[in-house]
Amino acid sequence: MLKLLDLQNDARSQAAPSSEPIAEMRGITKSYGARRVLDNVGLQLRPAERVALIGPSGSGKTTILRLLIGLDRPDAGDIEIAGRPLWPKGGKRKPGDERQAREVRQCVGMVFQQFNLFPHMTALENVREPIRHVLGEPIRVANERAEELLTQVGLRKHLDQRPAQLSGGQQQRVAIARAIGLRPRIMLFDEITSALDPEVVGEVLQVVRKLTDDHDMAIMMVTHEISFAAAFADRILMFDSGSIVEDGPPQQVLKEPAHQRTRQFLRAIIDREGR
Ligand SMILES: Nc1ncnc2c1ncn2[C@@H]1O[C@H](COP(=O)(O)OP(=O)(O)OP(=O)(O)O)[C@@H](O)[C@H]1O
Repeated sequence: MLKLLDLQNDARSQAAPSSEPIAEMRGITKSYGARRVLDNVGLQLRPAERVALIGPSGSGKTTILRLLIGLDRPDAGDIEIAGRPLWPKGGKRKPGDERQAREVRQCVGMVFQQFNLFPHMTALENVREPIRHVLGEPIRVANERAEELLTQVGLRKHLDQRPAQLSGGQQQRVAIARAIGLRPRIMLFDEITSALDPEVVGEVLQVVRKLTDDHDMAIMMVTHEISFAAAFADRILMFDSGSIVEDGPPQQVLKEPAHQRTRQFLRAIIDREGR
């Protein structure tokens, strides 16, 4: 359907289809008050797989990421990360449950639309301190790793600057370096370019591409950058009203969508972007 997309998906060693999922959701239902936001959603993410979540505003994409990192709890259904339940199953809470949940969540990192950096810390400290305090690395090791990551995202000259001294694109690059510094097995990106000026969107997406190529991890990304999703993702999930209505490789979902709502959604993007 799309002429807007030149579906150039780089050759990359992709997840073996037979590998065990690194994350799995089954029968997930979630409501906020009377509003049902997700309705019996199931999905799997395989190691090193890159999945883009697209769909209209309010269709439940961010809620999926929040559930996967344990910021929200589903009303019904199961979530497993690396083969372990994110939430202990039913019944009374047992000693050790919290520790298990913490350990499971440590497999997952997330970058948000708003960069959420600590304003009183420098770029280096923002990346270094979680490595020290979450991973328990000595300061020398944490410092080295933080410097290396900030160099990889092009901020070698900005190590000692605080967030207020950095542009939005630079702050987001610090946030990406910080999340990757914790060596998650799964990275979640939630509309990480939406708060940025259009001219720096490309540079931030390039950083995502480079860092995720260098650090082996599975990725789930909510994005409105459809061309980027087409080039970056192995698989695209289209959400509509709390359900997944398409699930397939970019070629299939973007060029031959099965669902009328997907065609409308993509058409609206083409019209908006004037392509
Ligand atoms: N904490 C909350 N309390 C109440 N309603 C919420 C909460 N979080 C999300 N919602 C509602 O749930 C619905 C789905 O939200 P969600 O953020 O998952 O959608 P989305 O597909 O990511 O949308 P967008 O593309 O606009 O970010 C929306 O109607 C939203 O208003």
